[in-house]
Amino acid sequence: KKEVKYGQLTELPRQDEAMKKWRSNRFGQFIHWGLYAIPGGIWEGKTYKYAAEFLKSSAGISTATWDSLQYQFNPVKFDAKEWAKMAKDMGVKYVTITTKHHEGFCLWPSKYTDFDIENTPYRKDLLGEFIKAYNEEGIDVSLYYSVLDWHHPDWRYKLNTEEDKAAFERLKAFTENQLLELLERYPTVKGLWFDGTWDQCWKDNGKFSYDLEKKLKEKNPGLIVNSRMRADEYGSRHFDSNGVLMGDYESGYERRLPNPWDVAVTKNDWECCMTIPENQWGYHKDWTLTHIKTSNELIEMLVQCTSQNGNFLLNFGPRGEGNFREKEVKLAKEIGDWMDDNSSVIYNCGYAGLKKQSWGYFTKSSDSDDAINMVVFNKPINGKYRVKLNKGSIIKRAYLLSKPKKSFNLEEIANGEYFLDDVKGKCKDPFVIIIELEDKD
Ligand SMILES: C[C@@H]1N[C@@H](C#Cc2ccccc2)[C@H](O)[C@@H]1O
Repeated sequence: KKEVKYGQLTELPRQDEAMKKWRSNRFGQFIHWGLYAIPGGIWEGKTYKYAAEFLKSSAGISTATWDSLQYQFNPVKFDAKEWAKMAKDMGVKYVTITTKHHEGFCLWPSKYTDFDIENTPYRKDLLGEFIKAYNEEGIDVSLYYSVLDWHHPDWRYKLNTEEDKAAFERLKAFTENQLLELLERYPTVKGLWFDGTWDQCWKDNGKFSYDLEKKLKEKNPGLIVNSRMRADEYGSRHFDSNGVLMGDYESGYERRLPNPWDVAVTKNDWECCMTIPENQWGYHKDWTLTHIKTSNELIEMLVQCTSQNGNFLLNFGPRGEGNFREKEVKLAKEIGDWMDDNSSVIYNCGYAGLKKQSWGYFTKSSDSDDAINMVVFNKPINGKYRVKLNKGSIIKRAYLLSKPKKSFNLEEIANGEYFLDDVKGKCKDPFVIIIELEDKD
């Protein structure tokens, strides 16, 4: 084991109220919004298939040209209350919005740069309006912040020379100033979601990231930061050089999920962030380029995350003018309709401690030990749902969440193992079976 002085700051899993709330939230909305939403993946008539928020690099656009987009940013259709209502109806309990993505443009009026919302035709404190509207809907707000900053003259990927090091010291100070500014301006913020920390410059500054996490948590007690913020003094990221998780939850699942039968992942808090197209975080004008996930695909990812003690952060990329594409609005509605009937198997739920079965996923509420949820995505062709409980557990009754009066027939196959006879007819949406257990004592 190495001696790690600048690794984990807080013993995990955190059991304070702020983290318990984060954990019980389970379902969040990610929003990627910046200057990249104006060109939307198309530049001088050419469509670039790569992620639209990377268009500056995909199309080889100079910083001066890209930065001039600032003078076109005027989201006349932005209605923070409307966005927050859509999120509420979709069933999210938290939202994470890009305050500054890799391009360096800030959605809030920052004292530390003119490359911000104040110097656009919009002028107003867009981020402040957003936070107020979401908080009024009872939705917790977390802020995404990219350390990587293509605009800032002191950004360096590697620190090879003394000049590089001097420049990056200025970038570190700028970063710390902006983060403290965000927490000062927006005290209701619950978390910081760091990104753009994969380069050598950051890996060489593990102690800085440790001290920064400490300072930010002193400024905002209860603040929750993702593992992506951190490196230790040896350059190990997310997990320190001894494999100990840093930050407050593991944030490596970007556009991917763990294997559904992976039990080890349930030991830590973690979050999967997911795009609706294959790989577009910012608004792209052309959604015919790749597969667009259906609401049932996205609901299954949300349920799988919950079943393995993870959160699911689903991304939306609004247009430069401030409204969402129709397909995103439709998906939000479809997911919200499902959540209206089934959110009890998501909120405040997690790993049930049972072996994954082929019909779907188990979840269990943190508040009860005598009920287990089965969320079905694959109806078994033999019409029987296999349920393998912990030894000694006995099923008192099993029924559809939607039809609680109609019990399933039970067939005990072995100690704690049952088949439930299917009672549900044809169905096109995932559905929930509740298992009530006999009291053990
Ligand atoms: C949360 C996501 N992280 C960002 C990225 C990236 C990235 C960078 C290099 C190689 C592959 C992916 C995306 O732009 C989005 O913000």
